[in-house]
Amino acid sequence: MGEVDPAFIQALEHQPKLDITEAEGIPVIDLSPLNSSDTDADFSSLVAEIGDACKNWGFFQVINHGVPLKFREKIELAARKFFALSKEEKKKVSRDEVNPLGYYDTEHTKNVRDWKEVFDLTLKKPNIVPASHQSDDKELNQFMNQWPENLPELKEACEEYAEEMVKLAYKLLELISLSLGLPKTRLNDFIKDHASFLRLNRYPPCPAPHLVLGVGRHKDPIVLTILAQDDVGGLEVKRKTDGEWILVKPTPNAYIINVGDIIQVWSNDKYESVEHRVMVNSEKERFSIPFFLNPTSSTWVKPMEELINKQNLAKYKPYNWGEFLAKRARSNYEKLDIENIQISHFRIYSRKLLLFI
Ligand SMILES: O=C(O)CCC(=O)C(=O)O
Ligand SMILES: [Fe+2]
Repeated sequence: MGEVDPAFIQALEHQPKLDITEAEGIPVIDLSPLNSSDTDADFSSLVAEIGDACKNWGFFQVINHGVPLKFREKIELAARKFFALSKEEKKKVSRDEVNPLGYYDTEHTKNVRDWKEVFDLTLKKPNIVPASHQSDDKELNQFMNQWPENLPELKEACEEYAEEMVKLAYKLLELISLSLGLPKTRLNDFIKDHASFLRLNRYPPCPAPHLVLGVGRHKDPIVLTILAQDDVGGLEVKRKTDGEWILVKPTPNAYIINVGDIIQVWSNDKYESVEHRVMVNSEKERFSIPFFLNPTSSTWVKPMEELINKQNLAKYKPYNWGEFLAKRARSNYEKLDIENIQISHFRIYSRKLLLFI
């Protein structure tokens, strides 16, 4: 074993098993019915498939999704070129305490350092968010994209790719809305002025892959994630049925979709956001590109009224997305002694339940 800084070492119970067997994988859903020019096409079986995948797994892959391969190839190449720049060049576009966008190689998940380097950008310009999570604090911050001077193709590749991600995100959100028994465009209003993020990840080879994680176990706090992974593999999902970590086998040109915490809240826990993490390995670097669909910053996130009734009371108090994000951005920046903000902080525990605690 080579030397690894103790900041990266996971507690024993979270260390990955490198020899995991590939059991039943996450569902693979064919989106080709959406490409049909027949306006009367019946999507009901596709909607049912999406609903089952969201309910039983919280994760699925999509194929025939309509995103032209050339955009993915272009951004993958640009990402490789970016991470191959010298540390000095990359540090010129580093994120800092105020602006969470740009290059970063010291992210902590659950207060353990991740074995990765990232480049983050926002799709919204300008992206104005509350400076703090306190509702009475009216100060605003602007998240600013930073681009490396010597790699002009990175900006173009990211912007073109992001546009494709937004188109796919709308299709997925509409299918999810229908699967919840809501009108097709019911959720679209919340993302009208969405402040989504795109991230480039590089996981370098690691001398001690059995002790560290590329990203520690976590759930994504956003609406949904559309992830492109390369052919190396390493993403693991916690299977709902038995809590086992399942490897998401790379499928060429597929996208991995996961339900984020906001869909969990909107659906009042019908669809749960599922824990996932990333293993690294000693030989190969791995690249991935998640697109995080965020709602509009001013959105109050709460269970959908149509899904709430006396038998199914709201399980969450409303929370403001912009304030949530402001708090998250700060707590992701440094190692803290407490866990960063989570939807569980807004959970309503019924009185009945409290009586028995
Ligand atoms: O790299 C991956 O496969 C997943 C990354 C991830 O979960 C994240 O960035 O939130
Ligand atoms: Fe994630």
